[in-house]
Amino acid sequence: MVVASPTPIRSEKIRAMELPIIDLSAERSEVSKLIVKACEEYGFFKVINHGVSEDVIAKMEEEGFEFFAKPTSEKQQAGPANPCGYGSKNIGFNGDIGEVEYLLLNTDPLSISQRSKTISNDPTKFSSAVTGYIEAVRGLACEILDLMAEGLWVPDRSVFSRLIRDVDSDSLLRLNHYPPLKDCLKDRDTSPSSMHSHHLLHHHSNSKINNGNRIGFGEHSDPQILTVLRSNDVGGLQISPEDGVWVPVSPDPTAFCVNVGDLLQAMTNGRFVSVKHRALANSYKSRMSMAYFGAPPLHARITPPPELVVVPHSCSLYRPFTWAEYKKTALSLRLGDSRLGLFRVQDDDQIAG
Ligand SMILES: C=C1C[C@]23C[C@@]1(O)CC[C@H]2[C@@]12CC[C@H](O)[C@@](C)(C(=O)O1)[C@H]2[C@@H]3C(=O)O
Ligand SMILES: O=C(O)CCC(=O)C(=O)O
Ligand SMILES: [Fe+2]
Repeated sequence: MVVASPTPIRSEKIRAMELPIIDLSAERSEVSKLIVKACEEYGFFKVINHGVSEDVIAKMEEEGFEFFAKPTSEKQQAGPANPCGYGSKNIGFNGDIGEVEYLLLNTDPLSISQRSKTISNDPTKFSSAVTGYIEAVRGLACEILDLMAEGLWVPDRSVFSRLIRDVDSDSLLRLNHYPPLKDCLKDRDTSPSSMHSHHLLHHHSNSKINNGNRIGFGEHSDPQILTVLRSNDVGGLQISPEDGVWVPVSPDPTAFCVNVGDLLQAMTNGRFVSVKHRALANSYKSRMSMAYFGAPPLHARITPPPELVVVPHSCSLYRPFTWAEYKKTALSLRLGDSRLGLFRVQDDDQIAG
């Protein structure tokens, strides 16, 4: 049997490298410096000793696996994802597909309790696991954003965290389930006229199985401020520090993987980088990731604090915009499209003042 190997897709390079691992229980000023360095160099880092309780994580993970184990017809009752709800294979509205099924939820408690009725047979238990998890990861995200402001010497230490603490914050929680290959083959047409499984494994050459790699969630950057992601012990996440180069991120269920979103790149005037990443599906094992996307209220105006408009960029690199405007642009584009560039001030405009 041919199995998914880490063979790079043609013209891609796989580079071995470990992401910075930051111990949040270390000395505060040291931690803030390490976070700033990681955000400038990679846009990604892992945090350990993060203070989110194992019990809160375990409850959320259990609810996620319980939901994804349901028969398709039951899961579809929580769909379609428009953009929130249950989705399978289709990502967004513009034709992106991947070997993934997911639940996308707004983080406000009222919307969670309403949604949970279509998601779980015990909606109260589901709601309580989700709200408990969101509260804990939002707290972690705020702490990290405060450490970033400190490390950047921005006097208003809550300048970033305030946006996701706001009651009107447009933050999301996404549970992604990447089924193993055998489950995907089971779901396909098994009639005699259809292809046999072994034939499929050898010769499938569309975007889903490419040199042994099945793309679960295609290349993209996250549009929001900050993403806090946790997965089970099955790998798949890869980051792309430069075009055509992919760095696999080793799974660690006790850590959170944190990444800079497009808005934080804009609010740090390009000092922090929102880096493209993707997730591959594993051949044998189910991968489940849980991503918290910290976002501001829709009307929030995105501009860098004045302390960050300094050399080498003494003008704002991006024109001011609202999250509503940016989100609308993101939703109108394909997953892999670069959107922040559309908001960049032209060099001539900067010279003109
Ligand atoms: C194809 C798309 C899916 C996405 C909205 C978009 O038009 C482009 C950005 C995508 C993304 C990536 C990160 C998050 O998973 C997400 C929820 C987000 O905010 O932006 C998804 C969007 C989605 O799945 O609706
Ligand atoms: O599943 C993963 O590890 C990555 C998911 C992701 O990038 C996303 O949901 O935006
Ligand atoms: Fe992402």
